Amino acid sequence: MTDGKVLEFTGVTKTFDGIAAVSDFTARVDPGFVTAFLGPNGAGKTTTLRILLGQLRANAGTATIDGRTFAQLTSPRRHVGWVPESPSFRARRTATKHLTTVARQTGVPATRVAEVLSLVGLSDVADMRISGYSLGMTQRLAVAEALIGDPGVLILDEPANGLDPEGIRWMRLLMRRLADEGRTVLVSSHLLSEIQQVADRLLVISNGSLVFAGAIEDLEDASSLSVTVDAADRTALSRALRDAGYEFELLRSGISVHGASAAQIGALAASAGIALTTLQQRSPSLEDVFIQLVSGQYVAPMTAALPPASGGLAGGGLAGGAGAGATDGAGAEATDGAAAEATEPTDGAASEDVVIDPEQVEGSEPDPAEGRDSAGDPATADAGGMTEATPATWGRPASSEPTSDEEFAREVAEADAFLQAPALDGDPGAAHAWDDEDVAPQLTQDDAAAAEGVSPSASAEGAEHAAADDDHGQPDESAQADRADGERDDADVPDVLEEPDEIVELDEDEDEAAADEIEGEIVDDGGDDETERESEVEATAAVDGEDDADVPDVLEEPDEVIELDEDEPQEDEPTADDTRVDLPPLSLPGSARLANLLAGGSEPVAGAAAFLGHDPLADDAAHPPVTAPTVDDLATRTILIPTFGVEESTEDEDAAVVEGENEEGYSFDDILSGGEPHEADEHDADRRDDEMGSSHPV
Ligand SMILES: Nc1ncnc2c1ncn2[C@@H]1O[C@H](COP(=O)(O)OP(=O)(O)OP(=O)(O)O)[C@@H](O)[C@H]1O
Repeated sequence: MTDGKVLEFTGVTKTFDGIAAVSDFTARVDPGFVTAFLGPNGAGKTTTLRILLGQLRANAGTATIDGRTFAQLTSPRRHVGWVPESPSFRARRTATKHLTTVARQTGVPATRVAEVLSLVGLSDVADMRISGYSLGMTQRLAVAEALIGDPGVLILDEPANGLDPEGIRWMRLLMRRLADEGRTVLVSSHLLSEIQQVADRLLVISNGSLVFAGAIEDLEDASSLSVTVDAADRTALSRALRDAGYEFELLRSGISVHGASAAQIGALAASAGIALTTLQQRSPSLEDVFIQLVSGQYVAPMTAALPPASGGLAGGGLAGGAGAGATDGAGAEATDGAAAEATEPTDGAASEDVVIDPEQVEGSEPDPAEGRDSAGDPATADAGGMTEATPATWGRPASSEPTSDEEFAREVAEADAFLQAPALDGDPGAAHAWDDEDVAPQLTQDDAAAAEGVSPSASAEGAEHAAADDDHGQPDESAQADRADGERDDADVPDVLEEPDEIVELDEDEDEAAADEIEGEIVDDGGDDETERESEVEATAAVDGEDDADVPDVLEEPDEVIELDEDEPQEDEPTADDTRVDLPPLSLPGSARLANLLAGGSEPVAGAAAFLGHDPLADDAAHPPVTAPTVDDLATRTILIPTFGVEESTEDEDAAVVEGENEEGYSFDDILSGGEPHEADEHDADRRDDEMGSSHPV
């Protein structure tokens, strides 16, 4: 069993420009559980996690892992794995190559690479370029990277973003498995429904403050529960309810009892010898309660401390210390967070055919405080809800028993489907203008690198290369800033492009293998600037190599806009009917989310790729689809967002139009804020004209 670590947040406060993103956040996360860190967009989840990971400096308070701050950890990757909200990688690398680099930096044997690839189900595509990965595969690779040091703590920031249902299920299974192994699993999400099947415990944050900490079943508002109950002997039942102090109403369909659980009422009827004909629990969904909670309509009692789950590890559970309704967890006694099982409806007892006597119940003033006991806690589903602990894989089971032939065939088919889809990545959360003052000292990153056997960067620039190269999972602030500014992401467009003088000339015929060979030589000889030089060589290979699908030549002249000859289809250009275009991964803010929205969740990557590769306003005959748009290309042209797939969206009225430039961030708001691509209407054309001005799509 892997040793998990306790995470503790004590009075963590963080302000940006005087505005509190996190306020006096106090909580504890224990090993052996999946703890969901829930809150609406902008609630402060990522900020809190980044403070824990040493990427941001808190204004006040501490966040520790096993009692130490991130900066104090030796070999941090061996303690903490981190899956960022929108992972990105170097497009030309293979997963094997990427993970081998990470393994070396982490100081784990290269054999660990195959292990984690198998664990996340990427073994079969390990030697494929990451540019060909789907969003789901990219997420899996991020998980593989996070797990390479076999850490006791895994932190995932909105891991379900952009995943299809199968991917979400896989992620849930993986989290369950890791927690069951004794690790500490903290997963952030803005949707309770996404993680309620797997989360054992919840930390709910709203407007930077903790508003709930406890077991998921404790989120239910007991006072809003009601039960519909009926018996052939209604009079006897009414009397029993009244005597027990319940509030109830006589309805045509039965008796509605407020503030009670089915278990309580069932037990009451059984003890009174009343045969029930109906016993039905009615309660708001957890999602309803969650929404009320974060909107301040409901203040949930916090569980001061929770006992270990059955079979779990010792630990005090969650301690909520901030926010309305918070209780101080220090020294609190453990309470039983597990709810009793619901009592089945009682039946079989003899009953008389008695007419109900409303007089008998009217005017009674039952005391709802009476007659309750712990046996009546609401029934709850199995919090884990998982019968499998092995993540689904592509093509081959990750571990343990092989799947059946049928399952295997299905997985292979899914893998094929995924493999046909080009990769996209984006960082919707990177729209923040990161403030350098907020960033934890670079020393932290260098210390960490040094502790892992990587030489600290000799210069700030070197540090940037090193961190961005080594660690998309734990990016340094400068890498974030690059994305926030809409500049080329290191994962997609190597930084060396900013320093053209340093480009190593490669023969145009040099292929990736040659580039790797050179890279290997440099890495093998690597000194302090190893990572930086590795970047440069890769960058050069990417620019000068023949395969421009990943890094187009236009990057040598970043300000230049690609002029495509519309009458002359480009080499490898897809046909008008071809909605799958081999695109490089993009690091446009919002692209990942956009991908998901465009495809309605069914085939996100392909849908977005189709969109990005095809101008839906173009007359197909005269304007064949545009091939492989680049970051620069997209940065200077209007983006057209079809509402219902590319092929149907060739008319003006079928397209919603959004325009933007990388430097300013893409203005996808009218699509993203609505949560769904909207039906184009007559206003779209007007809006498009407004937004486009005189510019027109390529
Ligand atoms: N570097 C920054 N500069 C300015 N404001 C910031 C910065 N980082 C975060 N914020 C602000 O702090 C608040 C919390 O942001 P944060 O990203 O932590 O929320 P979140 O809960 O992770 O949201 P989401 O679910 O959308 O990822 C937001 O209002 C955000 O705009």
